[in-house]
Amino acid sequence: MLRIRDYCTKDIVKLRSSHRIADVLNAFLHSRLDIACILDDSDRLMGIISKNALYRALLHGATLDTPIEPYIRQHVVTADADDNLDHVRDIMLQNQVAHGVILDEKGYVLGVMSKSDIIRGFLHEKEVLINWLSDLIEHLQDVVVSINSESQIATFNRAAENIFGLTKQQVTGQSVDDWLPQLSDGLETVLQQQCSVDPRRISIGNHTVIASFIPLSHNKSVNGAMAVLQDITTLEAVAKELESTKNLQHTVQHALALSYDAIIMTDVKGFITNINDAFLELFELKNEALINRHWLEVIPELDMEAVLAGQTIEGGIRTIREKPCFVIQEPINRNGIHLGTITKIIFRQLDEWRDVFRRLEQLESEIHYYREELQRANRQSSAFDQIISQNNNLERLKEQALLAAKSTSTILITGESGTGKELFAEAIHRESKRVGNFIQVNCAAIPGELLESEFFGYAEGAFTGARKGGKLGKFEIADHGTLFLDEIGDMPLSLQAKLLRVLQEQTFERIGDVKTRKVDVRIIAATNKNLRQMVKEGTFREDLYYRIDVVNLSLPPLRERMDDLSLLSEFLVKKLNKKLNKEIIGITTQALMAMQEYLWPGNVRELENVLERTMNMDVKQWIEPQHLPEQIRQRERSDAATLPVYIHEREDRPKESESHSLEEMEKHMIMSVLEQTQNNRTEAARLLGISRSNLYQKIRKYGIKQEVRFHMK
Ligand SMILES: Nc1ncnc2c1ncn2[C@@H]1O[C@H](COP(=O)(O)OP(=O)(O)OP(=O)(O)O)[C@@H](O)[C@H]1O
Repeated sequence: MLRIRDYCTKDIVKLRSSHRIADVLNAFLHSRLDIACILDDSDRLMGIISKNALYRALLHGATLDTPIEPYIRQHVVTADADDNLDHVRDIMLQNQVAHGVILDEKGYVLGVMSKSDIIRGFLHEKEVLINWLSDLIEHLQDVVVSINSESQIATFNRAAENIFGLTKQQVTGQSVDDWLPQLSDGLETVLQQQCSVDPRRISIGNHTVIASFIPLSHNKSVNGAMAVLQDITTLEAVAKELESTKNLQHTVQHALALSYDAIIMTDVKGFITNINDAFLELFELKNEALINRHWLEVIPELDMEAVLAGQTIEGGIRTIREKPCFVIQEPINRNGIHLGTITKIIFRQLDEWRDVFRRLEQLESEIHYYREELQRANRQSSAFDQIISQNNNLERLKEQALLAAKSTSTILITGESGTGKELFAEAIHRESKRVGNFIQVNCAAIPGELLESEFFGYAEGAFTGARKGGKLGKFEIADHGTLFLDEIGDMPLSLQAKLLRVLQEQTFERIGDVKTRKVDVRIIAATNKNLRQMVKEGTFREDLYYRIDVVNLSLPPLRERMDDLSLLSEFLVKKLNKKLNKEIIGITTQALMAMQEYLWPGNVRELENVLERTMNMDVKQWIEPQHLPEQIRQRERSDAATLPVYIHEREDRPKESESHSLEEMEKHMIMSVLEQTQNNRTEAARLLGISRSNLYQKIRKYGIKQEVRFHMK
């Protein structure tokens, strides 16, 4: 703003009312001013006296000595030093005076403002404005070009120099047609039509501009034209980029919508940027303005701290809304800058994928099976392949059994309960290629009074209640086949004699029948008792013993062939997987170590039962120590000092005291299982991994019955 203080004349004449005309004239002589300010005693403005007033006084008879007081004009136009030029000009015009006195902020005279001061002020103001304008035009981002009425270039700012590649000096005063043909049409149209024309899009080199053409007028007549060009090259590029970003965003949205998997994207601070329908479905959310909300607020259960910190989290199975989900979380980076996160949750096809993998595993195991079958066929497989072993002793027994199978000799298989006696007997029968059946009789399980009829059958009407048409005995059923006499040590002496006769003569009579029948039966007997000892004690016929002990296969207990444990376990887990419809991969080393330390009194049957029980528990893929029964886990926990019995047991034949402690242990175990099963012996035998008859024997042997009853009171 132009203030009056900057333009007023400060070198003024100041006098007192006591001065004479001569003093004033004298002062006027030394100043170019036409008025003098008269101040009072306190230097405040009292009035003014003008040259004209003095002339008039002298003409009317005043002399040079006349005091000036009567000629002082007291009504003076004043203005404040900070008033602007326009204001002071208006006051002077209103009051029709040629001068105004300018007072400072305290009311003292600062100067005098004459008409010429005002003109000077306005001229200066005009000059300032023109400079501002040209600076503005010069530094505008937009291109400004103007021509005069002769179409010569008058204005050409810096932006114009840049875009046209010309300098101001080159083009000023030159014809616009010659130098700037791109603008000449627009500018000349304005000159002709004396008004603006519609903005138009023009290309200048690599640039695209929007050009506005406006008339420049003076005194209401157009005497020039101006073009203002706005460079939109970058804007166009940005618009294009924006368009492609929009398309990309649209494509992303489309892809997300098509995805079967739940997807959520966030920015670097965890605010949601994208979310698909599958995600909403999984989290049971409604799509109500989730975008731009923070994940913690919307889905706190989906932990995103780690991925927001830049970590990739892959393949975690989590349960989300009670559904098992496979979660992959990845940070989104560009040129090393972390932009946000993307989380993908596979939840819909998980079961299908699992089925595919399961099927794959099944196929693999089938291939494995057929490969083994093929190998077995190539190796001239035998029924003994079902007897799993890598133990030298057992392998030798298998070879002996295979040889024995080819003959008709009677075979005696001895070994503890669960060592595989029946398995051997069956394999021998199959390898013997005998055309008849494999018939098994458990001598311990049949009540004494029924034994004879079971073996030899009876004729019709043989006794009261006898079946019509009689009954076939096991010998007849096993004709041309094999009769497996399990637990032969439990056969009463009376029957032993009859059996001996059949073995010797291959003939017998049904009970109540006179007809002698001939049969061709191969006998395999098995026992876990010491028959030789029984012979000594007179509880087993010596002649029968020698008759059946032609080929003797003595099966070692499992604890004496622990090298078979892992192979057997692997085989049994596979077998049980099929039976129980499970997919357990195997047994961990720790669990196997614990199992290695256990005595396995029930041998392979116990091992099979333990595994079956374990696999029925909440085992996922691997059998681990904690899944094993307490008695086996105890072994895992115990240190070497607590295991001498077992270690000695494995290395040597048990000494008297050790076998005693083994028996104690066995007794204790049977008692605790009976208690656990509330005296249910079938279940107890199953848990112990021994046959029922074996359990009965042991109960008798240890006199457990009473103790358990007593204990249970
Ligand atoms: N070497 C082995 N390979 C595979 N399975 C075996 C082996 N030994 C035993 N088994 C399995 O262990 C279980 C018990 O075997 P088996 O019935 O032949 O024993 P056992 O000696 O006849 O027993 P018991 O005297 O109590 O009648 C069966 O399921 C059998 O298939």
